[in-house]
Formats: sequence, C-alpha cells, structure tokens
Amino acid sequence: MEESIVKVEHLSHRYSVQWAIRDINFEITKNGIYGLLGSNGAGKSTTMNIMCGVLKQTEGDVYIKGISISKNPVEAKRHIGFLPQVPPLHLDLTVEEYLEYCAELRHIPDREVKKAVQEVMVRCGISHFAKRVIHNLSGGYQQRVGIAQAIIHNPELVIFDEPTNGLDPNQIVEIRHLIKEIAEERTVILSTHILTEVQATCDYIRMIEQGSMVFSGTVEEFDNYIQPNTLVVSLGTVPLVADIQALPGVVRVDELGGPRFRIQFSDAREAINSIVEASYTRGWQLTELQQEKSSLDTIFAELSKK
Ligand SMILES: Nc1ncnc2c1ncn2[C@@H]1O[C@H](COP(=O)(O)OP(=O)(O)OP(=O)(O)O)[C@@H](O)[C@H]1O
Repeated sequence: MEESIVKVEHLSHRYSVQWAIRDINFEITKNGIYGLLGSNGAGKSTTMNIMCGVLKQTEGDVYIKGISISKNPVEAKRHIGFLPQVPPLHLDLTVEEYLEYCAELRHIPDREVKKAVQEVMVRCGISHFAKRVIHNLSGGYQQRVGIAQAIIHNPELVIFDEPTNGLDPNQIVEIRHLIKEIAEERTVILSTHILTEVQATCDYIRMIEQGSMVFSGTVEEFDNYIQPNTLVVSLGTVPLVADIQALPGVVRVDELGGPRFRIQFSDAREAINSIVEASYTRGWQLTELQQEKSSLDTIFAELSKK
C-alpha cells in the first residue's frame, strides 16, 4: 500500500456562525505538485491554514504522514513547510539573519544552522543577497526568501498559499520554475484561483468551491471533465450552412470565416461519420476535422455553478 503523505478527513471549519469549509476529504499518496484551486473565498486558505496547524478546525482532522495535526501538532509540523499568503518575513533583518532565525524556530541544531542557511539560499537563488536587508529586495526575491523559510528544515510536504500573487510576469515565471525544482524532491500543494497557474505548474488538481470539494484528479482529467461538444472543420469547397446543419448528429453550425466551421454536435461519432461521408459523396473536400477541448475557464465556470 502507498504511504499517505497527507490525509484530510471530514474537515469543516466555521468562523463564528458561517461555515467556511464543509466536509473536505482528500488524500495524497504520490509526490507531485497539487493545485488547490478555487475562486476567491472558496475556502483554500482556511483549508491550508488548518493543514499547517495555524488554524484549529471546528471538525475533522488532517494527518501528515499519519500524524494527526490536532493531536500531535509539533510532530506533524516537522514534516511541513508553509508559505502563507502574506510571507512571514522580518523586513528589517538581512536574508541570512532571517533564515538563521527560521532555522532556530525549526529546531535545527546550532552547529547545522549555518550549513542549512547556505544550502537553502543556493537552492532558492538568493545567496548573492545574503547580506541584503529583506525590505530592500524586489517582490520576487522576497517571495524566494519566503520559500526558503518554508523548506529550510527539509520537509517532505510544502504548502504555498497563492505563491505568485502580486508578482510581475517575469517574477511569476521564475517562482513557478523554483516551485517545480522544489517539487522534484517533495510533495508541493499550492493554492490558486488562477487557472493558467494550475496548467503551468501542477500535476494534480483539488478544486474547492463554496467550502466543498468539487473535483479531484489530474490536470488532464480536469481538462476533459466537461465533455467538449464542438468540432472545427475546414472544407475545400464551401457548402451551404443549411446543408451541414441538416446532417445527422449536427445541432448547430457557425461560420468561422472562409471554409472553416464550428459544428456543435449531439453525438460525436454520428456527426463525424456524417461529415466525412458528406464530404466524400458531395465533394466538400474535408481538410481539417478536430474536436475542440473545453478551456479550463469553461470548466471552472461550469464547476462553480454546480
Ligand atoms: N478570519 C475570518 N473570519 C470570518 N470569516 C472568514 C475569515 N477568514 C475567512 N473567512 C471567510 O471564510 C470563507 C473562506 O475564506 P478563505 O480565505 O479560506 O477562502 P480562499 O479560497 O482562500 O479565498 P482567497 O483566494 O480570497 O484567499 C470566506 O467566505 C471568507 O470570507
């Protein structure tokens, strides 16, 4: 049996009277990058804060490598690194001073602190800023320092809450690259409301909407979750739209300009067969026929409605 890295069991949380998350369940047994996806206010930060032992849940529990975060938080937290939405930086310290402080908080033995700090600075590409006061770093480099504090104790699981929020496009690319490197050796969970972030960075998706889990699977499964229902075809000779529309399996035809058409179908196989056959018998000279994929945005909108 595969070892459980994280297990979230019947997790619910209520701030005063309102439930922020309700009966969230999932388990992670394989390394990789997991995107916790959801729109603003869906419950991502609440879930992550509980997973990291920063917030005490109302109901349910989280197990990190089988250790309960509520019953044995100190032991469970040894295996976790966390970068909250607002990085917990001390802006008036230098990068090196701050990371030494983090190493002590993480109970790294005194004689190993210097080495751990040097290694993590190399890992996160910030060695050249070791003596720089954090306040004077750009947003992207401050985020690197935030990532460094999350992995200084070499945890098996790293959790990032909206790690590219507020960064410029170049910084976003660099931070995504760093996250992928970090994930080569450990499991990473990152939260985001940006679909392209998931596409660019993650292997798996857990999607939360209105406090409940609405999807759990790979990015590819997510992409195919809502079955596409359109084809794009290009024809050598241009028939009447009504002639295409009349074919079995075809529901609607839109002209895309020139000889290209978007065809909405009720039954993919029936529509494809009838288009290919008509092209052959009526001399339409089919040159392109492809099924369109639902964009992540469409899927997101559909799932959010459910
Ligand atoms: N401290 C709090 N007190 C009361 N309600 C809260 C508190 N924090 C969050 N909430 C509410 O709980 C729900 C879930 O919020 P949460 O921050 O977990 O969502 P999120 O998916 O992380 O959103 P965002 O992307 O905007 O951070 C929201 O309705 C939010 O208003």
